[in-house]
Amino acid sequence: MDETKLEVIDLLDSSEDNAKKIVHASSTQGFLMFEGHGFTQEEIDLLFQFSHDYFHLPVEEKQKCPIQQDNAGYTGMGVENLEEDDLDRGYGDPKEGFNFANFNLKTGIPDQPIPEFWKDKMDVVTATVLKLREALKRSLRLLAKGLEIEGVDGIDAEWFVERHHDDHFSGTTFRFLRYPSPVSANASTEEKAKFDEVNVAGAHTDYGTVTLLFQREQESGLQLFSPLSKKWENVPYVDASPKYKAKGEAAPLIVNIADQLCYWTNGLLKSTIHRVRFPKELLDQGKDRYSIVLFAHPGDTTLLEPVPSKRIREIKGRGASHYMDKHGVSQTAGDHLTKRLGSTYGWKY
Ligand SMILES: O=C(O)CCC(=O)C(=O)O
Ligand SMILES: [Fe+2]
Repeated sequence: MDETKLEVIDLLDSSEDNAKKIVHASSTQGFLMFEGHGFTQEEIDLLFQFSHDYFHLPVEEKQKCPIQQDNAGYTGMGVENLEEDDLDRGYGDPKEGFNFANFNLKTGIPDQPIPEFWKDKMDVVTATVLKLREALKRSLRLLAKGLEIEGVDGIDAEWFVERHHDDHFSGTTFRFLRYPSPVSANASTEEKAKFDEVNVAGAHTDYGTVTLLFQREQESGLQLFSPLSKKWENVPYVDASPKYKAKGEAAPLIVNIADQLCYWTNGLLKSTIHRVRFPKELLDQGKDRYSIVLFAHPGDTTLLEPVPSKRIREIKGRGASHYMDKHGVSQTAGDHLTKRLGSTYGWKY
């Protein structure tokens, strides 16, 4: 298994060079990292502490706010199947999650039943969502610049941001995930080796525009199917650069481009397939893996029409252009999400 070097993009650098760099990384690996996100290690540690404590509640307590068709709530072990090549296999991934969704994006407050556990922690949740949205907006501006999206007078750096406006209702989801260790610390080496090749999150692409993820050191496991090497590669843990370390910032965020941005750009930006394999370090210690993820989505009514850019127009017969040619209309971000969630959870609409 190779370990890829992923490009680290500084979100506070709005130069043209950096805009080209983010487009290059997004159109080759589709996986990258962001620094300049502004999160300290203490803030991230607190989120993981909450996650640990929440998932260690009795299952009956967690089941009090089960996942609904609006994608908000608790998903128990084995409920969700992400393996796109085997959606009918009849069992889900060995993980559990809690989703915050239906956000008022101005305040960061989710409209959903809030479990007792989270009630006094919602300030932290909303502040995190707002801060991740700031990082998202900075990255969307860089992407618009790098793609040279055409506005009335020159490049329209706000093109994607306007379609992710705070006033819009969107499928944006903030998710806590726990992958329990499949073996205990004192299991035999042979027993542990059985889990070397097992996916704990099946191979899939994400449904939104951009996914921002916190993964802790020693808790790797996320793997991408590299569009460059055509091989599965580990997403490494990368320490903060000296510049950002000096500012007290934690390690870079892990980022992947998701379906709607791929679609919107006629496939130029890559919605790269990824999965989770339980990491050996954790298996040896019988410890659980945790991740915390923001799945960013455009407003539900946003039309996924081809992005107005020379570079995108030159790509014919793919993504949004292909859909337009076939159906005569563009689909909305909301319709796209509904279809994808339906197949993941077996929901019928
Ligand atoms: O847990 C992770 O690191 C990734 C999870 C993931 O890809 C997903 O839930 O879409
Ligand atoms: Fe994913």
